[in-house]
Amino acid sequence: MSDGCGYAEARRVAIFGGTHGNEMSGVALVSVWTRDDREIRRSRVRTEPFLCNPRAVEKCARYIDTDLNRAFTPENLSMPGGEELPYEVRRAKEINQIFGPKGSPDAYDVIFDLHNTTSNMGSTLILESATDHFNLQMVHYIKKAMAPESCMVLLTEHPQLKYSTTRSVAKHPVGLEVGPQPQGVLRSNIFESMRRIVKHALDFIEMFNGGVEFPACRVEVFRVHERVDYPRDTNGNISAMVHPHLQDCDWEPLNPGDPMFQTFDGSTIAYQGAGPVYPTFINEAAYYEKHQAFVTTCRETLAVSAIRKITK
Ligand SMILES: CC(=O)N[C@@H](CC(=O)O)C(=O)O
Ligand SMILES: [Zn+2]
Repeated sequence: MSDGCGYAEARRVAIFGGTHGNEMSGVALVSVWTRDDREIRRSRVRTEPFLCNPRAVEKCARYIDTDLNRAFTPENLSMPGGEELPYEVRRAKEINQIFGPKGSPDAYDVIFDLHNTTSNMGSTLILESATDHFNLQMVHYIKKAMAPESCMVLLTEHPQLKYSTTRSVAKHPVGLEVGPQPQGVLRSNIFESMRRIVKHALDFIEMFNGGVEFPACRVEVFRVHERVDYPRDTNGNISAMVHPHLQDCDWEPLNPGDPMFQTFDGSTIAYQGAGPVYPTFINEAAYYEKHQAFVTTCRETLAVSAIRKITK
């Protein structure tokens, strides 16, 4: 194709829920679709719902031994052995066998991995590559279909901060992060937003497989810039909270001098960066253990190539 990119049909798609066992929308949707998959069926693509971490779901915990969504490293996936490994490492190897192998031609085409956040992020699509024009066209389609409801795009491509996700076994990995929703809780509005995004995503794949060409476009993304930890005392304990002016303000610009943290005695710690950044995952419950109060991002507009399916 001279003026764009050709991609193979996306014939095998999986929808992952319960990568984190206490993020209930994905757990509930996968269980609904496992009982009756008519809603996610399309004529030109096979879509399978899959529960990634059943033991964590049973306990309603993020994980049993270690975070599954960090476990898909080349070291873990190539490691021999069994019973003595942490549960999630064993599970990662199984998932890689079923849906991968990661990086191989046999891997699934698309994996949607359903997550919830305690942060006020709204609906967010998470992409791992700025050069995957199939995924960029898909998120462009979803954003338009979701309007006027917003759907943000977080790009996690970063030399140090990228992590080895469950969905990364697919050729086209897509994370869905919808919040705010407390851990272990189902909220109908969050559940329904997630369900709508999956519907639009599958409609896009069906159209693509049917031969629809998607013209060049532009898409606004927020690229991960820096992790910011809570202020800590000499014992390593947190000594301040997210400032009320920042709390719930995911995706809004944070300018130099803006309040960022509030100490327990009431004083303000301001942001000292060079220019505006866009914080997200603000005060995410699961990130206290990761020493992350929020992540800053930079807003970018990506030029997306036209795409159409390769016909052999
Ligand atoms: C709150 C949460 O679990 N967020 C996900 C984000 C992602 O899937 O990229 C994670 O840290 O694994
Ligand atoms: Zn999660």
